Amino acid sequence: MISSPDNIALLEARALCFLRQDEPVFGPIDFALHGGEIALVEGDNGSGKTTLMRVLTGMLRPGEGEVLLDGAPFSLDTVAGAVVFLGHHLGLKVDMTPRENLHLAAGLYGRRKGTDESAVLREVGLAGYEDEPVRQLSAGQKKRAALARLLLLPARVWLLDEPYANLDRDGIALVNRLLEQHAARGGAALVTSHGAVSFAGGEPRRIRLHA
Ligand SMILES: Nc1ncnc2c1ncn2[C@@H]1O[C@H](COP(=O)(O)OP(=O)(O)OP(=O)(O)O)[C@@H](O)[C@H]1O
Repeated sequence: MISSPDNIALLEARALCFLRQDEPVFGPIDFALHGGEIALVEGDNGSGKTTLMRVLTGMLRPGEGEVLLDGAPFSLDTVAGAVVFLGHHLGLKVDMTPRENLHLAAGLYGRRKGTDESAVLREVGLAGYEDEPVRQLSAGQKKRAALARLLLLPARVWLLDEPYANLDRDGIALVNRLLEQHAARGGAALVTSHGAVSFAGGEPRRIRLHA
């Protein structure tokens, strides 16, 4: 179990705001996400959910405010191993297999103790597809291959942008199960979704963005 002193959030936003041509896309917003917490980012189309995720991964620079990771100011160096992002673009190399994609990611960011590529691919339901080129997988199978990365890498913070898209009923249950396991291990996750989300652990926290 990964632990952090109780009072220090794994991920914290203070008066965070993103501006495009001097107009706020979202914010200012404040939140603190501690180990064991899952929060849902809610808002209408265009309210800035994906933009918030991109700011939190360092792909976009905040207009105002700050982001803290484990209590320290966020930088591209600290975010690399500590945060894993699953976005609309799944970040898979389509000419490589799921196993090769995972191997590449683990080479960059390390592996969670006690697991390996075969085990996580089995866990996401891709047994038998480990060595097929990603371009030959269905949309849902590609999504599962991207979810396997969450299980393999040791990152404590998961940022999941519409993780349920393209998944069947089993896949949706899989995402919820992975989130519950991650929270039980002391990880934290921020999730955007337009669909209904349910966790055995009860109602997730909600962070609302307004268009
Ligand atoms: N690359 C871009 N250039 C200019 N404007 C952009 C760009 N990307 C997004 N926007 C605008 O920023 C605003 C927020 O977009 P964003 O994708 O963050 O919303 P969202 O809440 O994730 O929406 P959805 O629910 O439709 O996925 C929208 O008004 C959008 O038009």
